[in-house]
Amino acid sequence: MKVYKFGGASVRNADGVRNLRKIIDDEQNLFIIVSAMGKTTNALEKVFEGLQKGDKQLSLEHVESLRKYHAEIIDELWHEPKRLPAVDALFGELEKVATETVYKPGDAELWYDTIVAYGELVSTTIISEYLNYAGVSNRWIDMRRCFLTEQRHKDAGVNIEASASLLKNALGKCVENIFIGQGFIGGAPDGTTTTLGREGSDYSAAVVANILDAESMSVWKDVDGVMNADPKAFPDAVQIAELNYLDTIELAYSGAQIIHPKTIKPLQNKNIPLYVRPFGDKRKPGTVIRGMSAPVDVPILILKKDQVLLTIRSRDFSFVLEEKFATIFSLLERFRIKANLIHNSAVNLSLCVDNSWHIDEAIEALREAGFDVMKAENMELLTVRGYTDELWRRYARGPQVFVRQATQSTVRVVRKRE
Ligand SMILES: Nc1ncnc2c1ncn2[C@@H]1O[C@H](COP(=O)(O)OP(=O)(O)O)[C@@H](O)[C@H]1O
Ligand SMILES: N[C@@H](CC(=O)OP(=O)(O)O)C(=O)O
Repeated sequence: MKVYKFGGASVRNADGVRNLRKIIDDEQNLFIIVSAMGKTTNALEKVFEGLQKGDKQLSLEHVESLRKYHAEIIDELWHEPKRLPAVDALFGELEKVATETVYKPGDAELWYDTIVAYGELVSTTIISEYLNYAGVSNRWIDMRRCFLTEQRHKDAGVNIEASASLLKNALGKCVENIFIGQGFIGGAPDGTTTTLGREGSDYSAAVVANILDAESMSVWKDVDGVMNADPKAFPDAVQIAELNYLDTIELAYSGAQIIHPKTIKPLQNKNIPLYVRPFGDKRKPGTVIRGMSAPVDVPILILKKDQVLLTIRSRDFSFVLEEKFATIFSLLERFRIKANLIHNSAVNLSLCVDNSWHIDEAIEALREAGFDVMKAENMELLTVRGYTDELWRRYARGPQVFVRQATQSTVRVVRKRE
């Protein structure tokens, strides 16, 4: 079995779906994980926002534009006005959840997950039906029933052991050998829908590959492979032919959007190679990621956007040492704030964290626990691995740099967004 993953950018329109069909060609024994089409997840976040604010109009506006966007893709794929009853039913359910739910703020994350999951439910339904229509016999798999996750919403981890029998049982009942499953979603022990963290479909594919002992996993992307920097931010970026798991984890953890950070572990555990391949041209080799690789001989630049810098000081000016660290980090954990860079002096602890819903609540809790907290917004975290003097001069200096950390090979700076 091989696992293929197609992200939202690849299947954002009818041409993308037709290209997916071309990539499959006449291959057999495939498990295909698909994300929501285009920017659907962002639009579904707006649907949720409407529910959260009690603004039905906002929710309905976004449900309607999503219905239209998907209907146009369907019409173009079938070359005629076409209704898919399964897609209509999903939009009906979504509209009902968005407008009839009795919303309580304590359940925010449950309803967030319930709503955003429709992106992947709809995309996989369309693609599965289209592939059957285009001669690729396949089976739609409901990942909410095959991935048992933690009882935690918005960023759930998959219980791989428990999911293995669920997934294998589901596949064992099928005559087809091509399967289409949703990325990004699973089901909690209480039966509710969970999501695995934004951009988590790479992780879904890796868990499937692990469970099925896949010979390889390929993620089809809108770039030629893994580059030494995001080509959108650094136009001189060059492709890297091969990487090892360890370097890739470092890269993903530092914020390289190309691979979700949770993806590598399930693959590394079973020694499954990961290919990052260009969606636009199947003949190009892409990048291979596996246990061993040639050393990377170019500097790597990783930009993590949408960061906030928190500077925490104990109000009585006592040193911020171990026991204070414990208080601070357990509060951050409670509010699910991820620290991407930690820098401390005698009385200050600076943390560069992902911007999130809960930052202000966490700051409030820190203040109640006796700390002064300063918050600097609109920051970004730049990591340069294998820096040169020239790169140091260009990126590690200047008034926009708030924090800088360097080892012999890597420098990380928190800087004000340009
Ligand atoms: N080191 C990198 N190499 C290649 N692409 C990168 C890198 N860092 C960030 N990117 C960005 O990642 C994007 C692909 O990832 P993503 O949009 O999440 O794909 P998908 O939606 O298909 O999962 C590229 O368009 C590119 O802008
Ligand atoms: N649709 C989800 C999950 C995902 O992984 O998407 P993509 O593969 O397009 O990054 C999101 O946008 O977060």
